Formats: sequence, C-alpha cells, structure tokens
Amino acid sequence: MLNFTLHKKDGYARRATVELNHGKIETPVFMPVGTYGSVKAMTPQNLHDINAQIILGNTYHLWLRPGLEVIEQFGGLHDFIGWNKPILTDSGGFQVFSLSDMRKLTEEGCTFKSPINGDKLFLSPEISMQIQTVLNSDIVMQLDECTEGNASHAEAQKSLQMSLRWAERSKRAFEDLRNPNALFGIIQGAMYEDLREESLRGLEDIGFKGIAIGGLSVGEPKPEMYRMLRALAPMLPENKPHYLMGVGTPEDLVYGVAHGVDMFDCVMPTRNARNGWLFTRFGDIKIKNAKHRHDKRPLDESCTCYACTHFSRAYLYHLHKVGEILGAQLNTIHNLHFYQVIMQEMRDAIDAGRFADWQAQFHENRARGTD
Ligand SMILES: CNc1nc2c(CCNC[C@]34C[C@H]5C[C@H](C[C@H](C5)C3)C4)c3nc(N)[nH]c(=O)c3cc2[nH]1
Ligand SMILES: [Zn+2]
Repeated sequence: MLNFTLHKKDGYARRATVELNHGKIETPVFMPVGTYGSVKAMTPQNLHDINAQIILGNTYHLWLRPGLEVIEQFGGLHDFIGWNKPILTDSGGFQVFSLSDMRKLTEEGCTFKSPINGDKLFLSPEISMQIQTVLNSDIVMQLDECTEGNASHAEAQKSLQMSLRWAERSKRAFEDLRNPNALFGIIQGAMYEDLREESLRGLEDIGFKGIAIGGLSVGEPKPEMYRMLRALAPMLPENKPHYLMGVGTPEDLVYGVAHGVDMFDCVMPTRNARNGWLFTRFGDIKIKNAKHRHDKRPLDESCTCYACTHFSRAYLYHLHKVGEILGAQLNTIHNLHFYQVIMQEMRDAIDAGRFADWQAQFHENRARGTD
C-alpha cells in the first residue's frame, strides 16, 4: 500500500507525506543505508534517536547471507533486524552489475558468480520480486539495468527498453505474488534528455506507485547529473514519490530537492564517517588531521547530536587514530544526524514557502568553512 499526499510546492521543491504499511514518512527524506541487515555502527535505537524515518535493506546481500529461508522465519526483514518503521529494498541488479564478476546479461536476466561461495546465481525480474516479497519491504524496486553514464545514445536506448520490459515483468510478478507493498519503476536513459523522457513515459504507461531516477551518480561529471535533474524536474508525475538513487552529498540533496526529488539514499554519511570524513553546517572536517589533536570544541557547535553534545574533536581524533569502534559509532551518529537535520530544515522551509532563502543560506554556511 502507498498513499501519497502532496502538502505544498515551492518551485519544484515538494513537501509530502507517504503512507506505507509500516507507517508514514515525511518528505523530502534521506534514507540511511543498511548493508548486511544493519546500518553499520548504528543500533535501531541510535537510528530512532536521529529521527531516521525509513532505511534501506540490501536485497542482494541478504539473499546470499543469511539467505531467504532464515528471513522467512521472521516474516520478513523488519522482525529480523528489529526495525519497525518502513524499509525500502533495491532490486539487487545494481550490485550484480557493479559487484560480482558478471557472467552474462540476457533478456531473461543476469547470471553471475556468488562472491561468497562461487555458486552460479541467476537474477531475473521474477526472482527479484520473490526475494523482495520475502523481505516484505514497504517499497520494492523493479529489476533494472543501470545504464553506464558514458553509454552512446543507441546503447542507452537499447538498455532503457530492456529495463522497461523488465519493469513490466517486475510488475506482473509483484501482482502475481500478491505483494501488499509498493512497487517503484526506475528511469534510465543515461545522459540523454530524450531517452530520459522515453523511459519515464514508458514507466507511466505501465503504472507504478513511485518513480525512481536511476543511472545517475555512476561516475558521470556532477554537471551532467545536474543537467539530467533539470531536464526531469518538469516531467516527473506530481501525484507520486520521486526517488533519486544513490545520491549524494549534502549539496546534491539540496539540488535534488530543488528539482522535485522527494527521497534519497547514499552510503556517504555512513561510509565517510568510518573514514573520519565528517559533514558539518560550515563544511567538512577530516578528523584524522592532526590539527584536531588538542581541540576541545565539539565537531559542530550548532549540532545537537550525541557526539557533539558529549565529546570533543580531540577525543574523536584520538578514537580515529587508535581505530576504536566508538569512533565509527560517534562519527556515524553525527553524519546521519546532520543529514536528517538538513532534510528537516528543507521540509520546514518548503512548508514556509522560503526554500530559496534556506538554499542560499545553506550554501553560504557550507562555503564559510570550518576553522
Ligand atoms: C551510488 N550511485 C548509485 N547508486 C545507484 C543504485 C543503488 C541505490 N542504492 C541502493 C544500495 C546499493 C548498494 C549499497 C547500499 C546497500 C544496497 C547495495 C542497496 C545502497 C541504483 N539502483 C538501481 N536499481 N538502479 C540504478 O540505476 C541505480 C543507480 C545508482 N547510482
Ligand atoms: Zn553532531
């Protein structure tokens, strides 16, 4: 089930509520990413504390380990991982294309070698829907082919047309499985505006509860991603959620919201945290830099997260230096909290009809730099 209520528009920026089987989410929203059934270094309680509304599960990994028969015993992912709010799962294709040594991709699906035990595995739209049905995620993604950013027009068109046939097969399998959740289609078309439109029109003809923008943040120059977002903004259907996959930096989130994106996922806040790369209102901090060794101030004076209200840069520098697990935990809490705060501020700014002002202030602060 998915009910979409649009509350306000401010330019292309939108403020909405998406009601799912495991509850309502307020958009624009950032979705922390779980990999093996957990958001690394975060407990579900930590996620509640930073007001996370919805998280990503990882279809591909969970399919391989612990395997579906284990998750089936729990009635799905929610009870297995102890998260009772909404979960979105990707279809698994993006990883197969980018992770395992791909054997072959055919119209039927893709065959690949398990990176865990070398078994030969096969992923098709039908199998992806079966996996995501067992996971019982609130939002299911069609199986698509993420077209490479540097694809030629002909290659990109061929790829998007296969993804549209896979979209049709995904929807049919999703309905045959009587999946009670929401299925999203994924727009491809690489860096060609006409192909992006062809893909979007094809998905709208098939009919989905939400629409995702795929094939971006795949190594293309940032201006190219922004050009595609500008092209898509006026085309996106007003009456359903828009999800930009795999994006992005704080600046990307702001640019996406300004161009009609409602939902984002990205590994950056969690992965960068573990590498000591911390996001703050006034710019990024690399905590491994020796200049923080004696600094008694918190990361960000304006931040109310547990790390910033209890610890100094000096301590975070030390924890990172000695490789303490607590360092990964505190850095992750801070980065995810920061992402949630800017999303909350954007929701409030759109509600108040002052998104442009907020956007200008955001960029001014980020350019100020941290001393
Ligand atoms: C980074 N740029 C980018 N990502 C992309 C993703 C994955 C989104 N994140 C889900 C994911 C992917 C990995 C890493 C984590 C956990 C789990 C496995 C699910 C997030 C994409 N997924 C699909 N199905 N199609 C795309 O075109 C696509 C394009 C992307 N461009
Ligand atoms: Zn903080």
